[in-house]
Amino acid sequence: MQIEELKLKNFRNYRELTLCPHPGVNLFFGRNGSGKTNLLEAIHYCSLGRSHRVTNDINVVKNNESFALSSVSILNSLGHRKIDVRFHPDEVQKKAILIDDKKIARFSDMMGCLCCVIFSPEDLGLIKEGPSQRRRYLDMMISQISRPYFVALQQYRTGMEQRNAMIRNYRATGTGNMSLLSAFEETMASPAAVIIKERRRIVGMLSDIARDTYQRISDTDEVFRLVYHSSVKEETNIEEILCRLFRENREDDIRMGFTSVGPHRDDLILTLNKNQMKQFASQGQIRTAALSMKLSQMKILKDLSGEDPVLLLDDVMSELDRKRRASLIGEISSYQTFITCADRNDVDCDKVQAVWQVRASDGEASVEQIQN
Ligand SMILES: Nc1ncnc2c1ncn2[C@@H]1O[C@H](COP(=O)(O)OP(=O)(O)OP(=O)(O)O)[C@@H](O)[C@H]1O
Repeated sequence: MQIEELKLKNFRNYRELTLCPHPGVNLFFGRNGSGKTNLLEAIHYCSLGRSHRVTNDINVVKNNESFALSSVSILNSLGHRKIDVRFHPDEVQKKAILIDDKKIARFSDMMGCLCCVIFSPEDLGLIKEGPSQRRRYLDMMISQISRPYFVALQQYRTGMEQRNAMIRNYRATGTGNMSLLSAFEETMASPAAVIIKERRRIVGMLSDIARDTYQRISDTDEVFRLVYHSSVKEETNIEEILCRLFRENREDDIRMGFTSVGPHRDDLILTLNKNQMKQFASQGQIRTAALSMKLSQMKILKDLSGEDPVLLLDDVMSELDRKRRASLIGEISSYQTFITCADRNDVDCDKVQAVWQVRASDGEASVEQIQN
């Protein structure tokens, strides 16, 4: 899969941009705040219909403008496709996603059209922060290859919101309809089982690939492992077990005001040489582990979808030593890649097929291809 053209209108500090990237490695360099990350964000917007760094889309609309548009033309094994994502803050239906100029009805219809993986400085949080970042990582990865998973996530969230509303109401009033609560729990259990089974399967694959990738990038024999830690330990009858857990935890949940068991509380345990990374790992080890997770995600997406995902690397090179940088470039050379950095000398330009300079003047960004 490759992006043949990226077009932006009023997206962040881009008034208008048309860019035809190289199918290999593209390097974008420019001063801090010039608009490099905004480009990667725009690509991500066309992949998952949302920004990788903000939850409120209003931020992507250029200041004092009424809408933002990010559009990509892609080539995959099925041929050419165009994906447009428009955001109009003042319209009733604020976001419109069009595939080949036809508006899609559901977000799930865009999943997998443009598969991309982004690695940005915030991704160190995959190792350092709490479980929600790791669950998000799994959810974004699996949603790109499995529509049933994406749908199960939405159904589970809706069911949980209804259950949470009911238990809060119970807490406030001291009374509630138990058979209705039980019905909500049953509707949550089925998508929850889909989520748990699929996460287990993917993490099993991920752990082996990430261990090897870590060793290649770091040139060490340190053993990096990922294990899915779920509130359901059993391999079978997950649905029934979850219904039982929801029931058994009702009293506690009513007291706390939220649902305390289920896949929304699960985690990925990350270890290096059997030590929990969060407590023991150095900065360099954390960076290498997070990168290995993202590169393994690329491989899994490729193996399961049959398409090469597009790789977006935001500002990673300057933090890696020379050897790790070279290994990283070796790992990514088969993918269409967008790398951003402040100093073009951070990347060995022999390995880069197109070099682009990003400049901003009077708050407006522009991109120019320069001689490699
Ligand atoms: N909605 C918006 N409208 C106009 N300009 C915006 C908007 N959102 C962000 N910007 C501008 O975009 C610039 C930041 O762009 P970006 O995050 O892509 O920088 P960068 O080149 O990646 O920088 P760094 O090297 O520091 O990471 C800032 O100058 C900011 O003011």
